[in-house]
Amino acid sequence: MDLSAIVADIAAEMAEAPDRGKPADYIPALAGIDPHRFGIAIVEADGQCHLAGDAEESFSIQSISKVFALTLALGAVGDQLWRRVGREPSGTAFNSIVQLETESGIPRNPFINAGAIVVADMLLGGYEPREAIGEMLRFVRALAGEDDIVIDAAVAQAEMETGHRNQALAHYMRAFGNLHHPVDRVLGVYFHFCALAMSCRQLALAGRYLMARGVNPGTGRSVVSPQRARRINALMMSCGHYDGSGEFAFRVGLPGKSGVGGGILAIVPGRASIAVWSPGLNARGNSQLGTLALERLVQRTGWSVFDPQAG
Ligand SMILES: NC(=O)CC[C@H](N)C(=O)O
Repeated sequence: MDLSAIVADIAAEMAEAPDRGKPADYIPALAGIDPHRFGIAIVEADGQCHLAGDAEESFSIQSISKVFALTLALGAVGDQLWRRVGREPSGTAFNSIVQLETESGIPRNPFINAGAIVVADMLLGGYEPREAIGEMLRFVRALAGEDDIVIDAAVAQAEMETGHRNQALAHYMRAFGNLHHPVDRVLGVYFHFCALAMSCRQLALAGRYLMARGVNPGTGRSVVSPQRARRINALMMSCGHYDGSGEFAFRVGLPGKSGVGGGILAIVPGRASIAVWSPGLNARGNSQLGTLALERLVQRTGWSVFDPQAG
């Protein structure tokens, strides 16, 4: 299988795609991004890397950071985390507030905004926001093995000024006692995580531990136990695309996590870590062409967690 030719073909097909979705405009700093951008990066278990399109261009990873935040928080507080955040798909939009009322301020899962805000509260622990943010940056740099990954302060600032729904979610959960720190401090941490800027290549590198039973192949060190890596993948499959998670599992059949910046991280356990990026979103806030590209990739490779022998 010539993966380099496959990614090149997919990038060429995506360049011609007529329906590119619409970039998120509720975060002003993201609204102006050119919908013609498309990048794809695959890092295989043996370290081979295949890039096409705008794979080296940095974009705002947004909710994909929720995977890295969950990983860090599980390391910090362990399975107690699940007392404050659930593990069920929400079936609602990423920024929905409706379930919080009947479910006593416990978010359905760590990959919707409410859940990730609780995770940010846990990572804040007894630290200053800048320390928690610095820890995340160091973590992601170590996962990718690249020191030039940064947080886009302008994107974080824009969300601090306009993120009224996230403020509402945070205050609502604080009223239930499920946020332990002041809302502005927690959201400062959450928005800076979302504002991590990475290329497809860097993101695919950062995701390697999820294809490699919790070990970062770049360093040979364990990031999480094999069981935790499996569970994070399970949550990505069931919850990583919000109310589009079922559709993503049906079309792509891999654990995946999307962000409103138009990126998707997808994992083929034992085989590959994949990142795609195209800023136009579908109605559920997931990358329109990113999803299509992954669908074409799995058709050509046979990759699926539901048929590990194929491909
Ligand atoms: N789906 C997303 O990527 C959402 C993240 C975004 N920063 C928000 O809080 O609204």
